[in-house]
Amino acid sequence: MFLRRRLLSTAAAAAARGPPPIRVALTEHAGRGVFATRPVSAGELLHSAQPLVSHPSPSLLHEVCYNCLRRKPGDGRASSGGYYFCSDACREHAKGFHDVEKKVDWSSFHDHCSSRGLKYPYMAKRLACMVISGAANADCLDILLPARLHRGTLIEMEEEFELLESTFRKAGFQEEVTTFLTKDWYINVLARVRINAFRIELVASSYEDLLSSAAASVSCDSSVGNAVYMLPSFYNHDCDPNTHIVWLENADAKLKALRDIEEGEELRICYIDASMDYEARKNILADGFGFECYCFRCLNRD
Ligand SMILES: C[S@@+](CC[C@H](N)C(=O)[O-])C[C@H]1O[C@@H](n2cnc3c(N)ncnc32)[C@H](O)[C@@H]1O
Repeated sequence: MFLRRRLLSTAAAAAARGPPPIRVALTEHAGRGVFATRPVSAGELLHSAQPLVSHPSPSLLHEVCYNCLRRKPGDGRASSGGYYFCSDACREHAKGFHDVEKKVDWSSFHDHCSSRGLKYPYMAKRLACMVISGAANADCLDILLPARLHRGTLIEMEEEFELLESTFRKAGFQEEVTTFLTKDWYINVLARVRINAFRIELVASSYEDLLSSAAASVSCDSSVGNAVYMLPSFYNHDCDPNTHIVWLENADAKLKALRDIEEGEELRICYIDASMDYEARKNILADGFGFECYCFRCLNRD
């Protein structure tokens, strides 16, 4: 009787919550965007999202969970040894791509990336391993908007691709399992990662997290890694946003309303530091994201 009542109240609560109050539709000036399907209150959680692909910051490879980017408990000092998994579930989830990774000698690829301070090729490497293991489709990022790439960037990407491809070849992977791994695939992935990857900074949820964050900020490593998501990638930018994206203890993203929002209003997040002046914001959005912002603040040169 008690169990039945509890099940009924759980179902009622789920029904009351309903599906996330959002829909993706075309905007007037900025391609697709996300819109509220009902009034939303300030502070309300709109929805959560799990990464399509993620990777720890190269300097924190052994300090955060290799799967979900949760910080390893401890004093934040570097450790040696293998990758850290925060739970059996994360170890199990990562098994496919990690088993593929373990068959390959990554030293040249990692040296190439670390000597140039590159972080996004690690995500292409992980996605390639996920595809080989069957955990992802090769075209899973195709729906996202790609960045426009300059000639110089394309040449650098071709170099990275050749290194990635030869790394797999040297490890003896059969061509059948790597047919997707072409120059076009690599460039398409990187073009999407560049514009859609989020830099993940965790909100300290415990005293231990707070200590890790403090240690990280001393070593200038406040980001635990990068991740690309599906729905969050459809949110457009505003220099005075009504929505923000937060990460509590791992790479699962939470989209929250910053103020009361009306039904039909577009939900926008801020891609950059909104405290910068108009010129600085304009330059960063043009150079980093390739667009001229049409938000109210920018239109008024505020
Ligand atoms: C992460 S995507 C957002 C979703 C995108 N509109 C789509 O159709 O997939 C970022 C891109 O959206 C467009 N965009 C986002 N915010 C904008 C804004 N405030 N003004 C103009 N274009 C914007 C730009 O083309 C930018 O490169």
